[in-house]
Formats: sequence, C-alpha cells, structure tokens
Amino acid sequence: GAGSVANTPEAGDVEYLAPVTIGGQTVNMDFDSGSSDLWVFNTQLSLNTLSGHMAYNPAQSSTFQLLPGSTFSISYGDGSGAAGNVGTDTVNIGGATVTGQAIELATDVSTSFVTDTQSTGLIGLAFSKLNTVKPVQQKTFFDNALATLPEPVFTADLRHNAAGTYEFGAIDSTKFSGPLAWTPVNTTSGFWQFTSQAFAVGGGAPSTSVPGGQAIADTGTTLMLADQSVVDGYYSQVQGAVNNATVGGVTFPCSATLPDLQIDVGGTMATVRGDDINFAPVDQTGTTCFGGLQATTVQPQIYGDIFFKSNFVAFNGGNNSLGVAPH
Ligand SMILES: N#Cc1c(N)n[nH]c1N1CCCC1
Repeated sequence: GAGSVANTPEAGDVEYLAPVTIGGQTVNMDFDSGSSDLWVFNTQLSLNTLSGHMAYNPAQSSTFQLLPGSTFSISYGDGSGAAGNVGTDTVNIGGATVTGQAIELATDVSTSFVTDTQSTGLIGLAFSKLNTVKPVQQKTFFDNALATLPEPVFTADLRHNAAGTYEFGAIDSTKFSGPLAWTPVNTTSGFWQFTSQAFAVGGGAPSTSVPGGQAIADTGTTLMLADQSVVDGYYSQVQGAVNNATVGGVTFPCSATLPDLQIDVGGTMATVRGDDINFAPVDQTGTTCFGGLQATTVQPQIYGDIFFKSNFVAFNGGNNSLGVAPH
C-alpha cells in the first residue's frame, strides 16, 4: 500500500529527516534522491561515534539477515562518506513496506555524520545503478517497493522551517497548486536528471542557453547549485551581492529584497521564491546573508532543497519522469 510520513527540517533547513521503521525499530533518516544507498548508524559503531544518535540494533530484529561477505562504501560530493557491511530487513515508511531490503550497516562514518546527531543515516532514492554494495549491487527502497505501490511514485513536499511530507505510492494533489508539469528523466547518470536550459530573474526575459543544460532533483543537497551563467544573471539583480571567497560563495546584505528565479524544468519554467534564496546569515550580526543559489562548475546542476521549498516534486519510477508544481 501507499505510505506517507512527515518530514522535519533540521535547523536552517540544512537537511530533512523523516521516520523509517527497520525491523520494528523506528529511526529518523535523511531521504536523499541524489544517492542510492540505505545506510544506518548501528550497534557495531563505537559508543563515542554513537553518542547522541539513535541506532539500529540488528540483534534486536527477528527479521534481520546478514548478507555474508557484502560490503558498502559511499562518498558524497561534499567529501562526507560511510562504509560497512550489509544485511536485509523489513522496512516500513508510513505503511509502505518492503521485505528483504538491503540495510547497510556503517562501521565507519565521516565526522559530519557523527556530529549530526538527529540523523540515523540515509535512505537513497536515486536509481539502483548507483548503489555501492559489493559483490552484488542492491536495490533502493523505492525500486523494491515499485511493484507493490498503488502508483509507481514517491513525492517530496519540503517546506522552509516547517513540517512537510514524503509519500510513496500516491500523489496528494492538496499539496500543490495547478497541474503537475511532467518532464522525462534521463536515467543514464543514475540520478533523476532532466533538461534545464533557461532561466529568468524576477519575471524578466528568459535566457536561452545555459551551458550543459542538465540538472538533477536532489533532496539530499541543501542548496541549489546552478551554472555560473545562472548565478551571475540572478545576482546581477541583487544590490550588494558579491562573490565572497572567505565564506565560499555569493553573499548579499540580509536586508536585500531578492527577486524570484524562474528556472526551466524540461520545458516548463518553475519558480524559486526569492525569500527562499536568502538562505542564512553568515555571522551573528545578521548583516550579511549567504545565497541559497550558488555556482557549480561541474554538470549536471544540482537542484536541492532550495528548489524543493518552492516546488512540490513527484518522482515517477514507472515511466521515469518528474512532475513539478508550485506549493
Ligand atoms: N554532497 C552531497 C550530496 C548530494 N549531492 N546528495 N546527497 C548528498 N549528501 C547526502 C549526505 C551527505 C551529502
């Protein structure tokens, strides 16, 4: 059946956590449409590493089975990572249930995960071809659930500083306004990748040629990382915006009024609210603020939580497409 869980932004909307029940044990996890491993803090880790965290205890699960000889090792674009061994167990997310789901048990996690005590790990929702388990690659929860879901979809409803929803198997049309604009997804990269070739600022004339012109929908990335041409075009309309090498990106006066950004999603222009592009102050004085839109020099562009706060997104694993609508 379908399943729906509330998600909660961590402080500053840095990441969005939601409850996942593994072998009867409910833990909060980071739902990540930009990766494809489900890994958890667990009782194999040292007490120091586990301090403050919830942990999955396979010994307490009557349905856990080790996958002998299987290991995983994942590293993310921000330099963080985890590695360990693997088993299977029953996973239930708001009622959507998979038996025999690969559960990757970290025996090593990088510092940023240790300090993020509210998160018990990640649930990857990109395509299974990116899964890192060896010698036999494993499937994501969504892949395993596809055949039994009423509809082959999951949806992300992320909000600024407020609870939202992750749903599997149904599209709740009360969560967005107007029709969903659907775009085909190119699964070659293993990401939810689509064409994004134009942008406009504050309702102005659209640009027409963003180099590379590809983007991925990635709930596991906090910001929105776009081509330099988009970043330059946008911040040229923001008084006092500067590229601040010290803090590592574009900043502007916190008092600035930020225009909306219109961005191409497979031929339909989606709007990112200017308010959501004012991400956070860079210091205690609250004078200078850090932009939620920043540049990436690599392709594809990464449309993270900043994009999702203005747009409800449906991920269709039946026909590999993305549906987007304002919310
Ligand atoms: N970097 C990065 C990244 C990404 N592009 N999607 N998810 C990511 N992470 C999940 C946990 C840490 C980073």
